[in-house]
Amino acid sequence: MDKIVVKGGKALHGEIPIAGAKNACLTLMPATLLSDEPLTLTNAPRLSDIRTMNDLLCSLGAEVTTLQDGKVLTLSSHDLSNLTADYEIVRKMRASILVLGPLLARAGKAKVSLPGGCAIGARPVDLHLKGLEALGAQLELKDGYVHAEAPKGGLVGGVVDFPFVSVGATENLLMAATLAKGTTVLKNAAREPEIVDLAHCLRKMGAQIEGEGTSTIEIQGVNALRGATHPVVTDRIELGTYMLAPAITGGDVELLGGRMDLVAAFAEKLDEAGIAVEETLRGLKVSRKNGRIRAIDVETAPFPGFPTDLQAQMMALLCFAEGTSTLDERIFENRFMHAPELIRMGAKIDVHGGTAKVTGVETMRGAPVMATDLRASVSLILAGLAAQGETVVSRVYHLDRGYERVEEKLGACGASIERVNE
Ligand SMILES: CC(=O)N[C@H]1[C@@H](OP(=O)(O)OP(=O)(O)OC[C@H]2O[C@@H](n3ccc(=O)[nH]c3=O)[C@H](O)[C@@H]2O)O[C@H](CO)[C@@H](O)[C@@H]1O
Ligand SMILES: C=C(OP(=O)(O)O)C(=O)O
Repeated sequence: MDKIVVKGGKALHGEIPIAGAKNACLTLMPATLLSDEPLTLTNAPRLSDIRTMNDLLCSLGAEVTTLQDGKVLTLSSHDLSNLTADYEIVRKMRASILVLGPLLARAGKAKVSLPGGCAIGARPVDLHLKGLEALGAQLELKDGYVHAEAPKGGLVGGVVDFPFVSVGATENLLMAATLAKGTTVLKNAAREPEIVDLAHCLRKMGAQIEGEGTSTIEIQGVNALRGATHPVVTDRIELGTYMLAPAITGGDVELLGGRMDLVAAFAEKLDEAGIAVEETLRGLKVSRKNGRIRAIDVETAPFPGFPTDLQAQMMALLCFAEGTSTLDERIFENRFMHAPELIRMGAKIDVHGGTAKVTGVETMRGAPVMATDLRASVSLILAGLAAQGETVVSRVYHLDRGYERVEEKLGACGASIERVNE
């Protein structure tokens, strides 16, 4: 199994190109199921999650062609030969549930395995299901699968008022509503850039959508969607992660393709912590202001708030801050598994429920540590870059779900980092 070995203590200088967003690509890919014409996605990230979605779509009868080493995907769902998303694929990735809305909208029927919980929380899909019921779907949970059927004549528009913000449920409903008869209104919808990107792509395919990026989205159903070509939006989580690299090691790094509007709340917190973020012609440039990192308080929230997907990485930075920081995790109930691993490296962290208190230390020491989920893994790499000595991160298959060529990108800026196979 692969491990990542980091030798810490080097300030990073250079540039890092930011890839297309995993979480946008994972919702754009199932949008192919809505049309019998091809959908081409450019700027796709090269990640194991994308390959899993590829396998899932192919299992339903779609054809996926990859060009430019996986950066361009052409997806064609002319014939849907199978309407069952099998447990063996769905269990690998929760985003698999995103095929449910499109299958139901286009084929009128679907059977999708329930994704189940995962390391960061229970993550039920009740909002997805209730929303689809509001569009007329009949649902039954049997043998671990959602058996779904649209009414005769297809889904019908309706009002879906989400009790709290869900990115995935908003995406599933947005896709389903494009082919439903009449108007659908999604209230308390998620406002994440990935939702906006999905709406832009669906509009190119002929969908009628208004309000994406706000908490009310209105969709006027159409009879059919056509093919389109769409570039995947920049990955704001990969961006934020690499913004933390020079912040934690010192030095300065330019993040190519980075956009301030994608990471505004995060950049604001970096500023408070003593990290400078500057907009350049090619992206964002990050460097440490004078002196030590300052302690700050962070609370995760749906966009435009501070992203939960950057909480673990921010914790790695705050391990080195002067004073005590508080991190409140408000989205997932169990997203501090990186804390015990950081403690192995010398961090001072107390976790109580959804709150972590991090008291900064001047130095940490490398150690063997274990990745428990995607963002936890990269937080350990960040800590390793600033720690003295060697950090060996195992179970890096979590990392490969969301970061392409991490060793190459950080290595190009002077980090001592390599992947070893033992
Ligand atoms: C592939 C993808 O895009 N993943 C992202 C997406 O996940 P995902 O779409 O799964 O996250 P949600 O926004 O749906 O989850 C938010 C909260 O709502 C709960 N919930 C959600 C749906 C539901 O039917 N019932 C329910 O209780 C979840 O357990 C969680 O506590 O948004 C999360 C929140 O920004 C990110 O961390 C993930 O990286
Ligand atoms: C939690 C994440 O992904 P997923 O929703 O696919 O598990 C993430 O990207 O940090």
